[in-house]
Amino acid sequence: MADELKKGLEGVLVAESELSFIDGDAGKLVYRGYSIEDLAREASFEEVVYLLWHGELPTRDELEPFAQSMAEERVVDDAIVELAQELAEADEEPMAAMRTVASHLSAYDPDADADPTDYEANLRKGRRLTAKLPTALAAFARARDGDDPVEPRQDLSHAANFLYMLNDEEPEDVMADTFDMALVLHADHGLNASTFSAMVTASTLADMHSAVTSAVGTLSGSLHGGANANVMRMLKEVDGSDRDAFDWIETALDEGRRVAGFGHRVYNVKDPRAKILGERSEELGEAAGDRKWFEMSSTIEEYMAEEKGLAPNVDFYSASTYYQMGIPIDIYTPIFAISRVSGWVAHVLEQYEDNRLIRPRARYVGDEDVDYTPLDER
Ligand SMILES: CC(=O)SCCNC(=O)CCNC(=O)[C@H](O)C(C)(C)COP(=O)(O)OP(=O)(O)OC[C@H]1O[C@@H](n2cnc3c(N)ncnc32)[C@H](O)[C@@H]1OP(=O)(O)O
Ligand SMILES: O=C([O-])CC(=O)C(=O)O
Repeated sequence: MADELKKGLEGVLVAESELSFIDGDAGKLVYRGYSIEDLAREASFEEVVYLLWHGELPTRDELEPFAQSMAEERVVDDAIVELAQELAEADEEPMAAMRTVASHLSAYDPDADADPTDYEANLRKGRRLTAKLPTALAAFARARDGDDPVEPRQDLSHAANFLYMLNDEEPEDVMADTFDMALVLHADHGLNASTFSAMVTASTLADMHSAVTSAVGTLSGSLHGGANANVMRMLKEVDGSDRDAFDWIETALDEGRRVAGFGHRVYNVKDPRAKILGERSEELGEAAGDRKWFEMSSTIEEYMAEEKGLAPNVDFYSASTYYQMGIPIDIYTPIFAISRVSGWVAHVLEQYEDNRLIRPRARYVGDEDVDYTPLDER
């Protein structure tokens, strides 16, 4: 048993968590017992962050000061805005820029010198990271277009304020609601790779900023959060080709392509988040009088189910949702990060509360008993 190899740690239990539960056969996701459908429909991102960090949904008296304390932390030091602008000027990849910013935020965090396991200090650090990363992301995205940063506003929700900072325009309610829902849907998901990465880092008693920086790097890959931007690039490729979606996907699979937005390590059926986002993507298309992206996505979904037995994951329908909101494709994954940071923080808090160094091992398959040859004789 001890020598059984579990490549990719599939199915391996490594921790106990009260944060989220996934039933991969039933297509069910809950945060602290609440179904994702109820939370997506009813709760704001701020309520969900409170739920993840404090264990219960807030009362109105608890939510108001919590949301206000997050809003107050939206402002970033000038040096962070300058860093975002510098990275934009250097044509840095958006997720690489986010990783650098996440790390650099510790230089301006008043709790940076606290003991890494200090619970209250970690809640404050988590709140600052969650509040400030969107500000830096918006400044970065705007700087690439030569636009000045937009100061955050405290009178807007977390979701509405991000869209306001991105576009220098207050979003319509439907856009703010859609974005809020997307943030809720992406907030946590068990021990996904980026969360696990944050936990591994925290398990060495490294600090919150180190854990979140590790997580941002891990989320960036195309097998994880990076897939959402690739989905939209694929849909644009289909749209720009002379083939319809059916022909296109047939050829792509014949060529052995891995189709972004499909398959999942835990779900064997459609990801419940994809169901919710698919509906929203369709509604946005209908409202704009253009069902093209939704219809293309549905055709690909049907083909993948029939031919490969694979269902869409969260990244598949977030792509066309964000596209129809006018969001630049290459910040889809950073947007995932500005939501998931809340889950990373929650898991890091859990990790510190019951810490043990995470250190698996590899089966050694290298050479043995090799005679050492001095350098000059090799
Ligand atoms: C938020 C998230 O992170 S959700 C996931 C986002 N990632 C993506 O959408 C990228 C595309 N999907 C994938 O690459 C995979 O499904 C993963 C990485 C998500 C899951 O990977 P794993 O659990 O390790 O499954 P694995 O990669 O072993 O795939 C199993 C089989 O399904 C096939 N498969 C899995 N996903 C896909 C896909 N998207 N397109 C084509 N074939 C696929 C594999 O080729 C493999 O087939 P084989 O056994 O004949 O070789
Ligand atoms: O759980 C996973 O492996 C990937 C995922 O869907 C997420 O992180 O939201």
